[in-house]
Formats: sequence, structure tokens, C-alpha cells
Amino acid sequence: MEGVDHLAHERNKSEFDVDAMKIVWAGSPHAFVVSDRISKLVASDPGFRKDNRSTLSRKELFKNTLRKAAYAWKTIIDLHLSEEEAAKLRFYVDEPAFTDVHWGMFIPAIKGQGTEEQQQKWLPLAYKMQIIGCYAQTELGHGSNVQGLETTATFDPQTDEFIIHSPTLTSSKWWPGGLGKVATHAIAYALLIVGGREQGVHGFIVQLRSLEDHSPLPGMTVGDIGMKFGNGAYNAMDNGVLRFDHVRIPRNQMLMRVSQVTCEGKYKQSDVPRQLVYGAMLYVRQTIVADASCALSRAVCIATRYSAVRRQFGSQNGGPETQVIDYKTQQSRLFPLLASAYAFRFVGEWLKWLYADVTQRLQANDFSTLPEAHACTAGLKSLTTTATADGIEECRKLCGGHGYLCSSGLPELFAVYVPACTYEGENTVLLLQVARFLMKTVSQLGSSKKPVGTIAYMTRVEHLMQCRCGVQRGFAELSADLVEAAVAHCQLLVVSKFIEKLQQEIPGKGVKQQLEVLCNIYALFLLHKHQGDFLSTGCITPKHAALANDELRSLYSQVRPNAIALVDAFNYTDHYLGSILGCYDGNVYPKLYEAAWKDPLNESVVPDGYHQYIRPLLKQEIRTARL
Ligand SMILES: CCCCCCCCCCCCCC(=O)SCCNC(=O)CCNC(=O)[C@H](O)C(C)(C)COP(=O)(O)OP(=O)(O)OC[C@H]1O[C@@H](n2cnc3c(N)ncnc32)[C@H](O)[C@@H]1OP(=O)(O)O
Ligand SMILES: Cc1cc2nc3c(=O)[nH]c(=O)nc-3n(C[C@H](O)[C@H](O)[C@H](O)COP(=O)(O)OP(=O)(O)OC[C@H]3O[C@@H](n4cnc5c(N)ncnc54)[C@H](O)[C@@H]3O)c2cc1C
Repeated sequence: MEGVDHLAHERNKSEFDVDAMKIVWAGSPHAFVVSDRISKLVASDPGFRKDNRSTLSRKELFKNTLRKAAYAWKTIIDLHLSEEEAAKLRFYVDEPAFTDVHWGMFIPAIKGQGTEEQQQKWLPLAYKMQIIGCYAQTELGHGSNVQGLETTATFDPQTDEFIIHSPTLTSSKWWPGGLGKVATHAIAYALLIVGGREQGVHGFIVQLRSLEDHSPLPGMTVGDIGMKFGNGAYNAMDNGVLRFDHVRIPRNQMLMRVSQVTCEGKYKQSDVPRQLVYGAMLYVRQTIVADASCALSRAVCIATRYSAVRRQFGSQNGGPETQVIDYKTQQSRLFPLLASAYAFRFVGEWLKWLYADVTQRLQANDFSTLPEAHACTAGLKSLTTTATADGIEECRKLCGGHGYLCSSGLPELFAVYVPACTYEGENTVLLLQVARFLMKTVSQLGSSKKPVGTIAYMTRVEHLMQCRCGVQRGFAELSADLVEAAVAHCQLLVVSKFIEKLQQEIPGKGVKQQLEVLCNIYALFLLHKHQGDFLSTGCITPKHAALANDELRSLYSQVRPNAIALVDAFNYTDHYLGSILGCYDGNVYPKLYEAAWKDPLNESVVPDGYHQYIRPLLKQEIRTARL
């Protein structure tokens, strides 16, 4: 039944303009056109094939990733793609690679922390990929505690150089993506020592490998840290280890926007806050929130389409069985995730705006919104990645047994996604940062400093005034509760940004109504999940809670006829989805059957090893067998 749309009856049911919703999801008509064109370009090019990934060995997988990255770069140059189109192309190629960190961290770190001169020198090389960079911050002994890093950068005024050194085993750089086998350069973070005085952790541009033959430069011991979670998946990335043995670099390779070391050995701080050293993390956390909506929507698209295809029980008079998407239990697990995907999309859009705004202010030496931007990026990164990782796993379960097959796309998606809960700031550690920000705000309530922006609501929460005096005491003791408060604050942010989105003009028949339903599901689902907190704090009564649950059930029924169209609006190609269960035409069973026969284990009917291990068992010859 190739060519038949098995989900056509579902698509016919929808009550809104899907094409208009595609534009809302993409962000603008222009963004939609670019995304649509580039995703189709990648999907139709056999050079970007990815369906064989799970059967490759680590070395084959890695080499294939190198080939794809080179091929992507050639395509970008041959087709004269703009920066926006090139970024989309890398996104749709959909393979973790050194390029993520080069474009996503190395370049932003130079832009944010480098002086004009440094940017002019290094950025053109990086943009043309004449150098490949990584972001070497984390060490074997410390990741979260950045101030605890042990690598040293000691200034030598005699030669006008820094000596970069790894004094202990635990000071070995450990984890940086791209470092293991590819990067030619790193932004390495090290404790600056000038004239015998420690001046805190700073970033340095360090060349790692020869630009002629790729061999490590003298004083560098560098390699890959080994296999990671999930067989294929994130193993395409060469996360690395690096030790420095008194490596010398010129003084002008310290990133000097925030602070400078002069040739006389004087340490000077600009009037910009030293937190700007963490600027690259601010940037990446913001991109991670946008990525969360992509990963979650992908899993939800797979689970929703498959739930409409899959039938179990309930046949009446020999008619078809019930589509599992019609079970209320399936809906109550699936539709909040669908709503979350949309919610994260819109909060991601807002965060992008917030980041652009804080960047503009920083350039004009206005640092007033930096703490809020830090709290928002850290908190939303934590909230959205946790919910997305959990959501992908829930989608796998929603697909029953077939969800466990690699051809469902879900195991790989989970394995690639789940480290987002750890990298770029471990999620609990980041929530503690939000909690600290909230508690600082509470301690200032009643003073002349009024909370503004995302914390303006705190003036309206009367009982917070009573907490003021004790907030700086007992932070550690109460940290588990404070983390919950931080999550609640972030959830409020997500809900309020969804509501703000709905206050805008949204064209297209029925589009706004669908988004209103999803927004209400997102908010009421949270209320339902945290009912205990709402009840115990007296924010709602048991009657409210019961009403909310009734309303939630009714909202699920309203989503049901539109569910397939709502995931079609993500506009994902079958190539990008990488899932038989989620394929657009819903022709799942023949495709699953066909894919099984392509497994390397099915290349012969009698497996390798039969004569050595199976036959001796069957023939009772195991004692004499040579094992
Ligand atoms: C297109 C691209 C796609 C991109 C995708 C790429 C994916 C790539 C793949 C994945 C690649 C993965 C790549 C990777 O994983 S790269 C490695 C990422 N590593 C981390 O994220 C480490 C996590 N730890 C930290 O961030 C900090 O040390 C924390 C936050 C725990 C503070 O620890 P500590 O308690 O010791 O504090 P302090 O003394 O150092 O500083 C305290 C002061 O600084 C303020 N502060 C703190 N942080 C920031 C900030 N960021 N902006 C602005 N301000 C900030 C803070 O509010 C406080 O201010 P105040 O209260 O004193 O006023
Ligand atoms: C796939 C992947 C890619 C990465 N890529 C890079 C990269 O390119 N460059 C780079 O520099 N790094 C990279 N990292 C490292 C990453 O940024 C760190 O692993 C991360 O910041 C967490 O730090 P950690 O490993 O020290 O965790 P830890 O801090 O040791 O966390 C262990 C546990 O301790 C808890 N904990 C820690 N501190 C506190 C506290 N103060 N209060 C309460 N609980 C606490 C945490 O919540 C966690 O449960 C990568 C990591 C991964 C997994």
C-alpha cells in the first residue's frame, strides 16, 4: 500500500489551517520558507543518509560523521548558503558533531569575551573553518564548580607568554566535544596567575594540533574519553581529554574583554562584570531551550502518528479495533507533551529575544539585566531539558513494544538528548542559581529596589514579605525546597509567555483557538500534577482542583481530532524524524517488516557462531567443544 496516506482520515478531521500553524511554529513566513527548503534538500540528498547509524561501529560512525560534516560544508559553499541557511542545514543533518561546539560555543566565546582585535584575528579563520575550535572548560575533577578548576595559566613577563599547565590528574580537561580527535584550537579555561597572585578563572585560545599534519603540538596529551551512553547516538562526538605540560602561548591569546594582563605583568579589570567570562554559557543555554522544543516535538510527532495507526481491543461486530489515541489514558499522557512542545517553542522564542536584548545592553555597558538573563537561561534550560528527556522516554512507552526498536527513532533520540540535562550546567545546580536569584529578590522586598521584569509578580505575593529576614540563613538546609520553588518560578515563566503569545495577532483559520486549547492544557496539567502544593498553600480549593480536572478532560477531547494536524505543523520530513513509527503516511507495518530484514544479523539464515556454540549444545557435544 505504498503511496497511500493511512492518516488521511485523521488529516481530514482537523479544524484549523495547518499551513498557517506551520508558520507560527517556524516563527515567521521567512523562517518557514528557509526551514522547509533546507529540510527537503537534506532529506533528498543520499550523502546525508542516517538510517544505518545504529549498526555502525564507533570508528565507522565517527568517520561517517567526519564525512558528513565535510559534505555539509561543501554543500554550504557550493550553494552559497547564508549563515541562517547553513545553521538550518547542520540542524537537519541531525548528527552530533564537533561542528556543534565550533559554531555553538567556540565562536560565541570569542565574540563575547574577545577584544575587537582578537575577534578580527580569530573569527574569520573560524568562520571559514580554517581552524576548528572546542570549548575546554570542564576537568576530570570539576565541572559545575568552575572556580574550582585547577589548570593554571601563569604569566611569564620575560617572554610575554602564558604557561598553561595541568598540575594534577584531576586538572585534565575532560569532556569537551570535538577535543578528542578533531579540534585544532580550544578556548581553554584556566586559573590565571600573575606575579604570583591568583586572579580567578579566565579563557585562553590555545592551539592544540598542527595545521599541517594534525599531530598534537608539543606539551599536549590529547585523546577521546571513550564510549558513552547509547550505542550509536552521541558517540559520533569525540568528547576529549587533554593535559598540558607547560605549554606556552602568546599573551594576546588570553581573552581580554573582561580583564587584561599587560606586558609588564599588571592585571587590570575592565568596568564590565567578571560574570561575562560565563557569557558563552548564557548563549548556549538559550539555544538549548529552543532545541528542547525541537527534540520534544519530534518525539511527540512520532508517538502521536503511531497512536493513530496502532489499534488494540474494542472491535465491535468485526469492525476495526480502537485506535490507541482514543484511549483517555493515552491522551492524558500524550497531549500534555504536545502542549509542552508548543509551550517550549514560544518560551524559547522569548528567551532568544531576551538574550538579544541583554547582549545589546552589554555592548552599551548596561549590565542591569544580566542577573535576570542568567536566572532565566539557567532555569529554563533546566526545566525544558528535564521535561524533554522525560517526555521522549514517555513517548517511547506510548509506542508500546515497537518504541523500543531503534527503527522507531526514539531510543537514539533519548540517548542523544539526555546529556542535555547535564551539560551546559547540571540541571539541579542551575536551579540553585535560580533559587539564589529569587531569594536575593525576596530579601530586597520592601526596599526601594522594586523587582521588575520576570520577577515583578513577587511584590504581589504578600507572604513573601514575611520570609524576607531569614532567606540568607539556611539556604543550604532548605535547598531541596528552594529548588522546587525555582521550578515553579520557571513554570510560571513558560505559562506567562504562552499567554503573551496568544495576545498577539495570530492569522489562520482556527489557529489561535488550537493554541488556546494547548495553552490551557499546559497550565492545567501543571496544576493537576502539583495539586498538592496548590491545595496546601491555599491557592486553590478542592473544588477548584476537581473543576480543573474536568476541564482538562474536555480539552483533551478538543485536541483529539486535531492531534495529527498539530504534529504535521512541525513540518518534519521523514528523514529528520528518522522513525518508521512516525512516518508521514502512517504505513508502519510493511516498513517495520522490511526494515527488520535489513539488519546485519539477517544477512545469513544460519548465524555466525552456529558451528562453534549452538550445534555443540544441541548435539550434547559441549564438553568437547573448543570454546
Ligand atoms: C547553533 C548552535 C547550537 C548550539 C548547541 C551546542 C550544543 C553543544 C553540545 C553541548 C556542549 C556542552 C558544553 C558544556 O557543557 S561547556 C561546560 C558548561 N559548564 C557549566 O555549565 C558549568 C556550570 N557551572 C556554572 O555555570 C557556574 O560556575 C555556577 C553557575 C554554578 C556558579 O558557581 P559559583 O556559585 O561558584 O559562582 P561564581 O563565583 O562562579 O559566580 C557567581 C556570580 O556569577 C553569576 N553567574 C554565574 N553564572 C553566570 C552566567 N552564566 N551569566 C551571568 N552571571 C552568572 C551568579 O549569579 C553570581 O552572581 P552574584 O550573585 O554574585 O551577583
Ligand atoms: C555529553 C556531554 C558533553 C559535554 N561537553 C562539554 C564541552 O564541550 N565542554 C566542557 O567544558 N564540558 C562539557 N561537558 C561537561 C559538562 O558541562 C559537565 O559535566 C556539567 O557541567 C556537570 O558538571 P559535573 O560533571 O562536574 O557534575 P557534578 O557537579 O559533579 O554533578 C554530580 C552531582 O552533584 C550535584 N551537585 C554538584 N554541585 C552541587 C551543589 N553545589 N549543590 C547541590 N548539588 C550539587 C549535581 O546536582 C549532580 O547530581 C559535557 C558533558 C557531557 C555529558
